[in-house]
Amino acid sequence: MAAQINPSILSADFARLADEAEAVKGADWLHVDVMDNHFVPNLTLGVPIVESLSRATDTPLDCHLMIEDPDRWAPQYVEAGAGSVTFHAEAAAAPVRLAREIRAKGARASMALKPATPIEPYEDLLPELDMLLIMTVEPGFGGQAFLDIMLPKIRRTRELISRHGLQMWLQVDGGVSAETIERCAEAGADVFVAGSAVYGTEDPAATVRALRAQAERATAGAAWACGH
Ligand SMILES: O=C(CO)[C@H](O)[C@H](O)COP(=O)(O)O
Repeated sequence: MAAQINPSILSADFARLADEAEAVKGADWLHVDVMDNHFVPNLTLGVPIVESLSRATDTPLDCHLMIEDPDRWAPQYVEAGAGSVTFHAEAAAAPVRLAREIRAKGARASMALKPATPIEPYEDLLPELDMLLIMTVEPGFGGQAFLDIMLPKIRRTRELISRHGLQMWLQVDGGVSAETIERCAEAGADVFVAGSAVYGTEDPAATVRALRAQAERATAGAAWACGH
């Protein structure tokens, strides 16, 4: 499978979301950061805006819920049109039940880990998921510096995915840019969220293409990527 680039609308102009979606045409998914000012110290948007955005763009929505009580809210994001819904391991009361509910409603189910949360306790849950998101910054804000110390966790997660023979995607989010994407790709990530590195450029769609090419060059020949 080719590398996927998901621009984060956290770095977009919220008053012009439909135009900002159009500005990254060709991106694999649009990454929508939902923050509730409880799970993270920031507040962004909710179900009604996701519903409107899903009608305004053909690019599928990858909703990252940085909220408390995702067990209650995540299914509503599927109904609002999200094609992929990510809940946090630290916030979900019943992650297996929640992942099954997201899938049953027709979306891809994904779980995120904050930087201090290890992957190992969740190994047995991996078959329930379509994607695992490893945060490479503390969640809450765009434009932060990439945490290099997350690279071993990305590597260990890729090894677990391979060992279990799973087809699931491995996403990284936070500080992903032309300077850091190759390290993430070499470690085993195949889905890359980029906010400021995409929307902070003159031609966001061209930046998406350049980042994708860079990630694909970095993983060409990697054993896990072959036949992926
Ligand atoms: O989840 C997030 C923050 O919690 C954002 O998606 C992420 O930070 C993207 O922004 P940038 O690429 O500028 O770091």
